[in-house]
Amino acid sequence: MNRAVDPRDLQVHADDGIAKGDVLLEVNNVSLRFGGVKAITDISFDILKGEIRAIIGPNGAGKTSMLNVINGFYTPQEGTITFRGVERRAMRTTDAARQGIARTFQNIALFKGMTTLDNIMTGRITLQTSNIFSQALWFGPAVREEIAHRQRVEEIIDFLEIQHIRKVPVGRLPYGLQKRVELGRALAAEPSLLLLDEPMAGMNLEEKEDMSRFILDVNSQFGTTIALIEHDMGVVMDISDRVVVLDYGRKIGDGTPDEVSKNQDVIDAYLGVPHE
Ligand SMILES: Nc1ncnc2c1ncn2[C@@H]1O[C@H](COP(=O)(O)OP(=O)(O)OP(=O)(O)O)[C@@H](O)[C@H]1O
Repeated sequence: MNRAVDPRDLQVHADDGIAKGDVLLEVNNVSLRFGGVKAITDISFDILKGEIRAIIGPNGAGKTSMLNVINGFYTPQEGTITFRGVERRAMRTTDAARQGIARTFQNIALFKGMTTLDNIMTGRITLQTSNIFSQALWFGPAVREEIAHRQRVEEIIDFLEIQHIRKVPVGRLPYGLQKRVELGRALAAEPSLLLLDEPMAGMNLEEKEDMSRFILDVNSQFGTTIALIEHDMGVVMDISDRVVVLDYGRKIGDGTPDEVSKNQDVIDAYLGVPHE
């Protein structure tokens, strides 16, 4: 594995003045409805700087909706999000990205006809400072910026061990590698908070082990705080520091993997015990 990359060089948002272990993001009494459907009801939890925080729960529990509130895609009817000490209710996803929140999706959302390299380059967009005119005219600063972006992307490619597919259109790659490219694109934005929506979905055991290792490496070497939705309980228990459990849009558990696995409400939810 190429470990010549200094992870500190890959982080612009990680050094955000918040100490490891302090609150990076707070979800405060958030409720979200779609017409008559209550996707999220009065949920509060926090994410600490430097931790891996899992969000789990049965199908339809509200996990993806929660990520969509955190990254500004949905505006909750009630409640707020506080990120790096700044409270907000409504925010555009592009602003969330600029502030250091990046995400991957449940269904891979890559440009299938573009190469691995170009897909990961698109993750740099929010960090670009030169405008379209100077880029088109190939002005010096724009050229230098382009070279710097390319260098960062190559470092991420080395880190994720995907040099051999850098020029391959992602549509031709096996599923597990596409997921890794999507992780690379999110990392290219150099986030302080990385949201992963089912990063292991559809993977075989070996691919899951690889992805788990990369998530742990991103967390420990880049200092990136991670919130992930995952259905594979083995993975959740292995890699997360704390777990928040949702069921029917409500929070039913919150704690270390050990604590939530002993929580009777959580056990009932997973066994499908009917609600009163
Ligand atoms: N855009 C939407 N319009 C209407 N209802 C929605 C929308 N998005 C989610 N819902 C509903 O909100 C509830 C929570 O959905 P959500 O996708 O957040 O759950 P989830 O825990 O991520 O589920 P899964 O594990 O199956 O992905 C479900 O009842 C779902 O049908």
